Amino acid sequence: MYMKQLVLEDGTVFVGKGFGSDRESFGEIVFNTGMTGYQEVISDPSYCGQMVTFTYPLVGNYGINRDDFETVDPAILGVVVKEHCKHPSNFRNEETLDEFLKAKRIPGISGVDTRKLTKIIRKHGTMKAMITSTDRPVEQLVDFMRNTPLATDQVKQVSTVKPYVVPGRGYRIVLIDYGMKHGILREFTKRSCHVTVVPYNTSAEEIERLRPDGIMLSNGPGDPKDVPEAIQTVRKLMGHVPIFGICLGHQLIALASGADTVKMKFGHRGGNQPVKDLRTNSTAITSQNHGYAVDRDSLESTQLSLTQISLNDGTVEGLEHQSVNVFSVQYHPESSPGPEDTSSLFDEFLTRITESHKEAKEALHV
Ligand SMILES: NC(=O)CC[C@H](N)C(=O)O
Repeated sequence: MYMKQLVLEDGTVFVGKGFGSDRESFGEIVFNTGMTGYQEVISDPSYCGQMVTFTYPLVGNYGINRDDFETVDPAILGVVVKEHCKHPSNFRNEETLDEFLKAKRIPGISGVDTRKLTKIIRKHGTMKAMITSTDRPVEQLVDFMRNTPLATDQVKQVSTVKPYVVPGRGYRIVLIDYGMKHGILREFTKRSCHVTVVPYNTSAEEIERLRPDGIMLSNGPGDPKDVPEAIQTVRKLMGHVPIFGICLGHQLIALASGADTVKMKFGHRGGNQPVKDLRTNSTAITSQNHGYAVDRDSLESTQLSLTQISLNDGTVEGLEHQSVNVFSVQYHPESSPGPEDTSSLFDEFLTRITESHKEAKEALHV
């Protein structure tokens, strides 16, 4: 065991014990409020460019298993915990969190007062941070952080480079991969869909040549405004076949429709986020991971209707287009990790496809 430090941009220092990789790391620090699901969080590509602190104090107690990955190669920059478990106990356990983080070159730091750290992030907003060995002078690190901008090319870093197919006998779905969680793919294969996963920068023409029944816009890391080419493509695709957007995909639909997005102070991350559906007056507990949100006021001048809101802060959680078959949610209906209250949204998407086929047929007979 060796000492490490977590240094925040404002000069706050937490000294802790090193685990995982001994690599130095620089990125944005965010907190996740889930009580379980650290494996899915660590492997969620939307954390590209970020390090995560868990508000739940014990992490690693059920180890790492082969089933719960959201991507093969995690892009997270660091893991900050109060206590990490060295001797996991679970029938699915295959390796310890420490072994996994070492293998994937992800630095970890334990022994941190994560309650204090979270309070600082809540008060000041998400910040730049570094995980490093203790022998580097803090002033030098703070100086480096102040003068170094955060990355803006995360979608490019995590999107697939080439298209690939996951075959099925049902509807043909084109899934645009901005940093897709495998959970989304699992929801479509469960429903027998034929899924073609394409890179984030695939043109609208290429996507239409695949003759999809529906188009899925995935989650992904970073600021949605960092991928202007994706916004253009979504705009071109709207109005043809049904489109469903999740998280970054939802934000891209908003921008393509003329709404705006804003950076939140500290975001929503965790499997315990309440969302109210304004159409049914019902509440779902959702899984979330986002630091940007669609600006509620900007919806007025668009054709988007607000369908769902966060019960924590009233921010936009769901949208529906008034004239074309497009809908989206800011949260994760694929859960992974978190509650499965909203997985029926994938069924709603397939129902929309069935209905759009019926309408097209009827139009032919008129
Ligand atoms: N999980 C996501 O798709 C996150 C979307 C976006 N990167 C945000 O932080 O708001």
